[in-house]
Amino acid sequence: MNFTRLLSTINYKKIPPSIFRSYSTMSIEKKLQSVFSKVDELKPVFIERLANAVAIPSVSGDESLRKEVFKMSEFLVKELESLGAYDIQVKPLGKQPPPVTDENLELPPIVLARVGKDETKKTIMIYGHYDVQPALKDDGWDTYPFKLVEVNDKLYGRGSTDDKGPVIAWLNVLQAHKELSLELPVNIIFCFEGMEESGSLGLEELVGREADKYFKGVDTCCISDNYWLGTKKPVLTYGLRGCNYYQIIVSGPGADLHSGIFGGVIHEPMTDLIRVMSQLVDVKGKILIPGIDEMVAPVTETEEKLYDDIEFDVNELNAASGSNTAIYQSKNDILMHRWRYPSLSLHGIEGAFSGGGAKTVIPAKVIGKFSIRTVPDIDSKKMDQYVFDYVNAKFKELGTPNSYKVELIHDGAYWKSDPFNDSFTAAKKATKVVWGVEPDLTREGGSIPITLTFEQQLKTNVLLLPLGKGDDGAHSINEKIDVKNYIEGAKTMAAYLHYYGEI
Ligand SMILES: NCC(=O)N[C@@H](Cc1c[nH]cn1)C(=O)O
Ligand SMILES: [Zn+2]
Ligand SMILES: [Zn+2]
Repeated sequence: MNFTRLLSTINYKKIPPSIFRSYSTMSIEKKLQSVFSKVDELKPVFIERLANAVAIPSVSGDESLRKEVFKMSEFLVKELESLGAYDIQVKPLGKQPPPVTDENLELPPIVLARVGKDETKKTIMIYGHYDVQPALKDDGWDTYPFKLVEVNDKLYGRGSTDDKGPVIAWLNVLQAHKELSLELPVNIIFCFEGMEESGSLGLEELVGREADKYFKGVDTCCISDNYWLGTKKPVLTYGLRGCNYYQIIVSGPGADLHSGIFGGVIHEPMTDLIRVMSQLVDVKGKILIPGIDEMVAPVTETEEKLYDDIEFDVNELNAASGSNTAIYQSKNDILMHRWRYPSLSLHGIEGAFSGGGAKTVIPAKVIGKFSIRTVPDIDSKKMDQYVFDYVNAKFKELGTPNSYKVELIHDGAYWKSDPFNDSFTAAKKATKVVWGVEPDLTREGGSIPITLTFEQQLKTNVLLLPLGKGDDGAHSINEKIDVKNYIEGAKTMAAYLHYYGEI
């Protein structure tokens, strides 16, 4: 049966109030038992819902796919409506600021929605993103990236773990409660964005505008948009690195040229670019731009001890990267370099020849992309200036007549909080009840640019509650989420809501 039709056949208003009364005397554990059974029963429906979401190639970084990102926002609105959310607002964010190719390109909207309106209950703001990283079958995927495929209890597809799986899992939690006629223990405000993978453009301003309006009364925020550290043990996360993304544009010749005619007789833009890009970071990951390392907060003794209790080793890193290419072998070194030191990665060169075969071209204009993951206490604006000064100095040293420009495409702040508050307590209980173990407390090497803004603007704390495993391959080829993580993850989310509601 078509999923949307299936939902529309359930008339929630017709449920007799006596059902709600019978639940009201039940213990949380009993209620959760019913929720967990319902989640298990609905597994095929939940997988179909994720398949429908993955089928929309909502790649925010590809301007030609912007309409698909909009389509994804419409998909979410329909799902939310059918699951009983109200006050659904689709907030436009205006045009995408430069650098952008189409200067009339509209930013995808923020989708806001509420579930529950009980002043005696706490309110949780749940954030997620509905855009995804680019993906092409030719990148090396085994299957078409925008078709969810189940193989060996794993669901493959772009966005399956980052972040459509978790976003859809929250919707699944709503459906399980609806079908049980079980009231949610908290009020929920959903905030779904479509530009997270491209720097969350426009969201910070919206959060500022809505802090005392739509978001008024939020007690805590929960984000499911990161991963377990390894593959065996669930984690809760209290820190993220920030991310400043830059580009270097180099151009010279009026058009792409024949290397047999012009090779050796003109300054080539790509030679200049590669020369400069190769001086940003060394092969051991050391950032070569002066001033950045000096801003990093020193390691304290208390922090050093935190790593001892965490389950992780170099084999997990090798397994997740599909290689034996680790720079560091010890757990502490690996975790520190992922969580608390900055890193600089080179991502690509727009305009460079990248097809098969042997095209003898000299590209006329190339754009090098790189980013720096930031950590406490790096001052983002100071770091930008260090980057610009360094890149400009390196170009000067080349003495090239080609034109060059270095600029920031987007930035997002790092975030670190205290994992000992009511929200973490509820999530620890939820993890224990679903997975049978206490979660490790981790930081994350990736970034979720809006996290610090939520904390500051809504004057509340944020919990990161990841569903997927460390080997899910987010941003990579063959991204997946294990069926178990998707389903037990929804249970963990539900249990978290119930435990938080009772604190
Ligand atoms: N799941 C979070 C995530 O993947 N975040 C992105 C955010 C980002 C920042 N700049 C571009 N994307 C990440 O790369 O960490
Ligand atoms: Zn994400
Ligand atoms: Zn991502």
